[in-house]
Amino acid sequence: MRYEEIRISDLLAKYPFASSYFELNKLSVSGFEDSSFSEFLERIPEAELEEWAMSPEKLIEDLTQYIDQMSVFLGVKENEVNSITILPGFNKHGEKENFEKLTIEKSEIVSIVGPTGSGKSRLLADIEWAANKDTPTGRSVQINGELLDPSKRFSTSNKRVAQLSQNMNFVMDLTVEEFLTLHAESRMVENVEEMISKILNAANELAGEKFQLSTPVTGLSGGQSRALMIADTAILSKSPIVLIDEIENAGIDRKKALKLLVSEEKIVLMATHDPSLALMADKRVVIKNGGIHQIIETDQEEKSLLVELEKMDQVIQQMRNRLRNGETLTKIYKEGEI
Ligand SMILES: Nc1ncnc2c1ncn2[C@@H]1O[C@H](COP(=O)(O)OP(=O)(O)OP(=O)(O)O)[C@@H](O)[C@H]1O
Repeated sequence: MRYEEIRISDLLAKYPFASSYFELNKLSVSGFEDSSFSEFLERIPEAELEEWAMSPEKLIEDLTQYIDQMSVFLGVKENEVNSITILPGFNKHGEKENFEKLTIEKSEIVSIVGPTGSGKSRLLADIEWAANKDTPTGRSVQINGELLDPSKRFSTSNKRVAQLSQNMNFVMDLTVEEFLTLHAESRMVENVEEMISKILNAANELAGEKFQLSTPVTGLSGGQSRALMIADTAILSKSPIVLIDEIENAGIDRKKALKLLVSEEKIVLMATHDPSLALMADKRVVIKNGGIHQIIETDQEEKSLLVELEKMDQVIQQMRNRLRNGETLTKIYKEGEI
């Protein structure tokens, strides 16, 4: 339903802040509560519209934008994304991609694998921009089964996607508490303190070394800052889609990180070279020469390998710790201690 077709009284009941739009534009709608905004505009004499240099079409467009942006800003209307659908484009040789349609639902994890330079990051970028045959791949990406109109694609208020990447450096001179408070306040969170401690706890669950609210964000290690950003994205950010470009070397508990993101009903896509992460996903997309070459569902048999992989990861982790402590590895490994 378009806003201009709803009865003004219903519109104000649902979006009370719309009254400030009417006031700002000196549109006196009182007495017209039973009419729609379109009907109200029809009754304004042409001469009056001309005098104020207003056009009904522009007023309707502005009202729509105002309500949409305010709704997202206030969190009234979540950027509800229940699914994304990728439609094929072309690989680097100009050949059509080898799939018909890939739909990813809420709470699903999809991994993206393929050789270096094959186009994993490109796929993430196509999703970020909701490509519409206008990127090097020619793919289209639908949100909830539909292509987005350009105003929604490029709107900065509409944070559909959160990006987590390998290089996340803070340049701000703030403590963890100040950083989280700023973010929570900008999200109009009611109980800021409770939210902050929830994020800190979750981040400390993910990070190897614990940190405090009083730690300056510039003083966090690479792993700690990624843990903080992941917890913040999962708990506070309203972005329904999370794109991760390789978190393997991030020094955080990646399994817990993924669980946290998925428990908050996000759609998670991650480019990875790591077998454990690839198997944690429900599906994996194999990229070759810039195109989607194959889509594989992770079956139970493959998932059961995770246990083995975890044991191997532990061996490597123990070796890493011993190295850090200045020990040599040969003897211990040969004697089967690890
Ligand atoms: N279908 C395509 N058509 C044309 N160019 C493409 C296509 N897919 C990817 N590319 C281009 O190929 C280059 C390498 O792609 P990308 O950076 O996505 O690789 P990657 O798999 O993420 O690599 P790495 O594992 O090293 O991070 C980029 O410049 C990208 O824009």
